[in-house]
Amino acid sequence: MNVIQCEKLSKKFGRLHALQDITCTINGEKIIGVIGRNGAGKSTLLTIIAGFLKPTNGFCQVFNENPFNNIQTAANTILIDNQLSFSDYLSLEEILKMGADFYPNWQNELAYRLLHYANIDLSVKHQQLSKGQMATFNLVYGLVSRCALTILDEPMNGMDEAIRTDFYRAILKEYIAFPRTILIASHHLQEMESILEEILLIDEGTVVTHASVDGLKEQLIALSGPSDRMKSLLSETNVYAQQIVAGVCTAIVDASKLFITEEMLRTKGITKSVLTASEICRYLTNHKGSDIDAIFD
Ligand SMILES: Nc1ncnc2c1ncn2[C@@H]1O[C@H](COP(=O)(O)OP(=O)(O)OP(=O)(O)O)[C@@H](O)[C@H]1O
Repeated sequence: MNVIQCEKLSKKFGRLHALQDITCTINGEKIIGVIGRNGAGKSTLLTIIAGFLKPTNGFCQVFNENPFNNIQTAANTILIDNQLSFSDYLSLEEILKMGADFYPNWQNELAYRLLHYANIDLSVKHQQLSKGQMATFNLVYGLVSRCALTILDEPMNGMDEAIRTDFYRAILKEYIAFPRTILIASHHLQEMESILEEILLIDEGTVVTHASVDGLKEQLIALSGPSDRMKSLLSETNVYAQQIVAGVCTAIVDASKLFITEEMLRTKGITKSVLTASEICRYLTNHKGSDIDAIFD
């Protein structure tokens, strides 16, 4: 059974196309990074998957059901985002107790241990927490609910670097202890790359690529060599960025369109290097003409 299946999914807000013809399938227990520039449509997609927003067109199924306002899928799905709020009258301890009453797999002991580690006092109210503490509490809430589909939209927003590092480990450990499908939308791809199995890259409301992290890293490569020898090579493929300094050309290119062996590259004096997933996502979503320096010229 697919966990998520979207086909030609679109969402319009007035005249703005937030999502256009999104088609993707997610199955199995894995951690997937939902990556994209600001305004790409990540939160809109995750909110539709969580059942809180109705698509304008197309089809979205979660556990083989339409998730919109569906109590069945809601019991197996949790969305943690910065809109998450709790009653002004409840302490964190009482909020956890309510979570335990609602979610069948809830881990209260683990919540206590994680929040104690993060120095969060359980007697305070949710709205009394600092931005980073609130993000930490919300993430803990999402993790200990152990929902089969756990959706984390910018879960580390406001957390300091040390706590972010700790909580990437907490996500991974919790996933290993209780495997589930975890979607994480984040701008901190470099930091969380090591815990991801797949990346769903979104740009301007469409899917640019959905691949394993290793598969993504094979899509673009960096080549560097004498510019006269690089010229014919670059004409065979898509070039995402190019720079020539003192006769040496360095270019970021689409590896799938290059039919040349490492040996042939070596004989031409061209070196190949791999990019990080974060760099590749940046190049794949770099819009033509986007050069901040041009603003000041
Ligand atoms: N409720 C809404 N009403 C009108 N426009 C909206 C609404 N929600 C989102 N949008 C628009 O839809 C587009 C996609 O927004 P969305 O929040 O999904 O992007 P995002 O990828 O999550 O961005 P970010 O990384 O900045 O959080 C944006 O242009 C945004 O302005």
